[in-house]
Amino acid sequence: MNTLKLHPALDNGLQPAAANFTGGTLQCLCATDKVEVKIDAQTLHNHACGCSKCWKPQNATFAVIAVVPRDKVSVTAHGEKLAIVDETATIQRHACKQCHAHLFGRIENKDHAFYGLDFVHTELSPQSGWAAPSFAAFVSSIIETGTPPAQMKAIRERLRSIGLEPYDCLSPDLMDAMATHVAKQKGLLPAA
Ligand SMILES: N[C@@H](CCC(=O)N[C@@H](CS)C(=O)NCC(=O)O)C(=O)O
Ligand SMILES: [Zn+2]
Ligand SMILES: [Zn+2]
Repeated sequence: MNTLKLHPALDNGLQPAAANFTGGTLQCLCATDKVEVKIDAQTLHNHACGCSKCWKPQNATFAVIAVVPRDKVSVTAHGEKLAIVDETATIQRHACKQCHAHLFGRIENKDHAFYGLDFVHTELSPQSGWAAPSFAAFVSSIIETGTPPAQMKAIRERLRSIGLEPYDCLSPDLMDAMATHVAKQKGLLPAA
């Protein structure tokens, strides 16, 4: 019996993606006048994130977050309730001012490797069929929000047991993609 609580979408078994899934809506947690965001695509790179900046539901240790092209994301209701959490952050997280859920995170720096992709939490969607998480990022960062270091071994084992390889930054594939982007900008690799 494992009582470690990671996140509701991880603790109760990963839900597989539906074939040919083409998107859905996200809704904030307000009881009324919910902010609604439409996503016209399946997500990519869904993962658990242990960093202190990504939104997580109450009592969760990790966030679960994926990316989607920014042109597939549109605010369809109550956009007046959205505000950017930290204008200086690389990822500008647009959150509901009332319930504090993050509806989407956007990179405005055109030179960033992930420019053009928005970050979304599909647990805020009433639809099922979204892509399942496939790795855990920024795992050591959970210590910064209060997880005792002595629990880290058990947490990494638990992540592996549900099929999520733990990394202390992003996955090797994504770290390589970021570094490749930098090398191209420096002219050390051919562009595109
Ligand atoms: N240890 C830091 C890590 C923060 C961090 O670098 N988060 C990653 C993953 S979301 C990132 O890319 N952040 C960019 C940003 O927050 O704008 C923390 O927990 O706050
Ligand atoms: Zn709200
Ligand atoms: Zn994060």
